[in-house]
Order: sequence, then structure tokens, then C-alpha cells
Amino acid sequence: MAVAPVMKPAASSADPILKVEHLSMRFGGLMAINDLSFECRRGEITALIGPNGAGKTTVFNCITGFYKPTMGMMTLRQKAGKDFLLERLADFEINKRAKVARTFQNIRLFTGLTVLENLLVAQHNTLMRASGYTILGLLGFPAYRKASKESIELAKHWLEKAALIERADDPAGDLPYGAQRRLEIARAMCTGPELLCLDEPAAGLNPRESLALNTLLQGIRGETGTSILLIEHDMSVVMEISDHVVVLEYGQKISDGTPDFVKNDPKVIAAYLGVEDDEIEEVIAEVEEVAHEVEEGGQK
Ligand SMILES: Nc1ncnc2c1ncn2[C@@H]1O[C@H](COP(=O)(O)OP(=O)(O)OP(=O)(O)O)[C@@H](O)[C@H]1O
Repeated sequence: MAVAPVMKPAASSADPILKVEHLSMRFGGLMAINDLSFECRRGEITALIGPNGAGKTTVFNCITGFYKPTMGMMTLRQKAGKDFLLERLADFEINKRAKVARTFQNIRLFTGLTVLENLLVAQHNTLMRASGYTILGLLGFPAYRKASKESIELAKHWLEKAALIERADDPAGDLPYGAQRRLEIARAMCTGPELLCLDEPAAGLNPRESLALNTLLQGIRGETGTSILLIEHDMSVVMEISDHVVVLEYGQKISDGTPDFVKNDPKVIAAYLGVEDDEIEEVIAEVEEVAHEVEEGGQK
């Protein structure tokens, strides 16, 4: 007997870490995002999906401060209860004060530095604060020595989680592609984010690398409680690791719910097949007919 998918209500989170409300972004005559509202729940993995040009990267760029939205509010509530209105902060403040970290579609590592050095550079701010911003601080302050030791421990912790500890002393540029992606995520985790935004983390990965990525992300969710928001085209990754999926088309939300819910939502199927709204019923009927024929053929 088929088991009905468990559907969670999409927008009734008791503890959202991020609330996006009525977000719009206009580029000249193009409305890239149009009155978009959704939430990311604390400690969960939320995926933002949609066909090419749907506006996913633009939403990311608004959340992380690369773009100032034309309209709308984005409220990040930290664990301790402090709220940050992201649209009012500069990108470095979103990172430093609101504790939102991000990775990019194209990898941005310091390729000439070692894997370990990349993780230590990410903790530069913490180390500088501990030094009191003086040379004497660097040389003598116990606070700096303690922070320096802690930074190395944290870097080692994330190298282990990302399955990179064996490569700690190799130049980051020498790592295979999938390992560089995990290093970027480990580097972001060294900054202690409350929300980690990942732009297509599985792009270009082979199945083995994709599995290692899933393990890392599920470990982050399970062990640190860091909330994750990701854009992803690879549906196997989205369906396997997401708790919650938001689907965009032409800058608007067309579906919002559990992976099982959105996977079976006629509007999502139609968007990915590229059909008009009034053809949805027809397409669903055709899809069901084909599925039925395949099932009957298998039983013969
Ligand atoms: N800086 C910009 N200036 C003008 N138009 C832009 C800019 N950035 C994005 N756009 C346009 O906004 C729309 C949404 O683009 P966006 O990159 O956000 O979509 P996407 O869903 O991330 O697409 P993809 O999956 O292909 O990466 C597109 O029509 C794009 O051309």
C-alpha cells in the first residue's frame, strides 16, 4: 500500500531563523523578484529551487547584502533572540554581526594557501580582537595565545568533519573540485554562522563527492544546529537532505513545503516542464497515464 507523504504546514514555523517578507528586486524594467515571502526554520535545511532565471541567486544576493532589495523585509533572529533587519545592513555586517555566512557558485578559496591556512584566515577577526590590535598583543598577550590555539582546534575540527584532515598541509588549489567545495563550507563554519547560505554546493560534483557533501551538511545540521539555506539544481541532493523546499518561478513563489509535497505539486511539475498554467491538468493527466502504463507493463 502506498504511504501518503507527510506534509508539514509550510509557513507556520514557531521558531524561524529567517523571515523574508514581500521581497521585490527590480533591475530596470525587469522584476527579478516579485513580492516573495518565505521562512527558514531554525536548525533545518531549506532549499530554494526553480528553473533557470527564476530569481534564486537574486534572493541570495539580497539576503547576504550584495543587492539592496527594491522593497521588502528580511529579518534574521539569532538563537539569543536578537533581531537583525538584513536589508538595513551592509554585506560585511550581515556576515559579522548577524552571523550569516555564504559560499558562491564559483569557488573562492585562497588557492596558494594551504587547506589549514584557509581556515585560519577565516578566523582572522577573532584573532585580531584577541591581540588587542597591537604587536605586543600578538607577541605576548595570553588572550591571543589562547585564541590562536582555539582557532587551530576549530580548524582541525572542521577539517575532520569535511574529510580533509589528510590534506591539511596541501595548497587548497591542489584539491579535487568536490574537496574544494567542502573546504569552502568548512571555512564558512569556522566563522560560527547561525545561517549558512550555499549557492549550488553540488554543482559539478560526481556521485561520490555529492555523497560526501550530503554527509557534511547533515552533520552540520545534526551537530551544530546551524540553519542552512541552499540553492540547488541537483534534485537528488534537494530531496535527500532538505527539510523544507521553496520553489520560485519568474521571481514568485509557486510552492512551499516538504520535499515530498513540492515534488508532487502540479505547479512545480508544470514549471519544470515549462508549460502554461491552463495546461497543468492536461500534463498531470498525461504523466499519470504514462506512470500507469509503466506500472502495468512491469506487472506483466
Ligand atoms: N545584476 C543584474 N542586472 C540585471 N538583471 C539581473 C541581474 N541579476 C540577475 N538578473 C536577472 O534576474 C533574473 C533572475 O536571475 P537569477 O540569477 O537570480 O536567477 P536564478 O534562478 O539564480 O538562475 P540560475 O538558476 O540560472 O542561476 C534573470 O532574468 C536575470 O537575467
